Amino acid sequence: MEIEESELKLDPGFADRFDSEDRRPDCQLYLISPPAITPAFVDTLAAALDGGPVAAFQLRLKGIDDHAIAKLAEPIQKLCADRDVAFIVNDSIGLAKRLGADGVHLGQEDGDAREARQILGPSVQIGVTCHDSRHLAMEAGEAGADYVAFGAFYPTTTKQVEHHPDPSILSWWTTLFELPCVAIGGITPDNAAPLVKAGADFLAVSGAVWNAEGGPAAAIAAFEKAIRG
Ligand SMILES: Cc1ncc(COP(=O)(O)OP(=O)(O)O)c(N)n1
Ligand SMILES: Cc1nc(C(=O)O)sc1CCOP(=O)(O)O
Ligand SMILES: [Mg+2]
Repeated sequence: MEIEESELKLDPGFADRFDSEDRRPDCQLYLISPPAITPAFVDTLAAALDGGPVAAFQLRLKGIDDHAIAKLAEPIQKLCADRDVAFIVNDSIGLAKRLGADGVHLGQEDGDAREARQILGPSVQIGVTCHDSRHLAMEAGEAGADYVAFGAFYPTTTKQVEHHPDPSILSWWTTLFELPCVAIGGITPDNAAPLVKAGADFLAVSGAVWNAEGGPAAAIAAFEKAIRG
């Protein structure tokens, strides 16, 4: 079913981000884990978070089962709570429920946002991958997502990607909807500016932080500088 832009009345979502004057908040950093980690990663993350503000952390581990992810997650989730960073689980509604995560990120093949809402309740943040599709984003909004994610904006070695939106999809979205949008894919401190300018509410980044020559904390500090202009 086609959705008309004018039909949508979306909740602001992603937890009270709009102030009393309805001003759109500044762009924030949404950190994504490396695809594989060891138990020592919690210390790496702690040091990284010292580099600057991070709004959310997504545990995105590939190639291991939910039980193994749950074991690795425990200290990381505690660290995130201590640092006031939203802890988001990738891919699995069931794991997000089991861990009591702050949110879940769902790709187009990972489950349905409506079902996630029923299972996880009203206060858990639900994000949905929308690639380069305005239609998918409006569908996700209608289904009750708390944010929509567009990408991949730049070449990335973290994941094989097929879709390459133009930054204008971010300005289109933010002009029409309050629901926050996330930009993802190959984002670095050096190429972030057009996405921030186009209105991204969050920059989701992985490789540019974990593989940074100067280390993760310096990379996060550099993102903060890029975001603030
Ligand atoms: C914030 C954010 N945006 C997009 C994705 C990608 O999700 P998906 O398409 O399900 O791909 P995988 O991450 O599961 O490989 C994401 N994880 N986070
Ligand atoms: C997990 C993911 N999803 C993408 C999408 O386009 O939906 S791009 C991507 C990889 C993000 O990592 P990096 O910052 O290292 O490119
Ligand atoms: Mg997924």
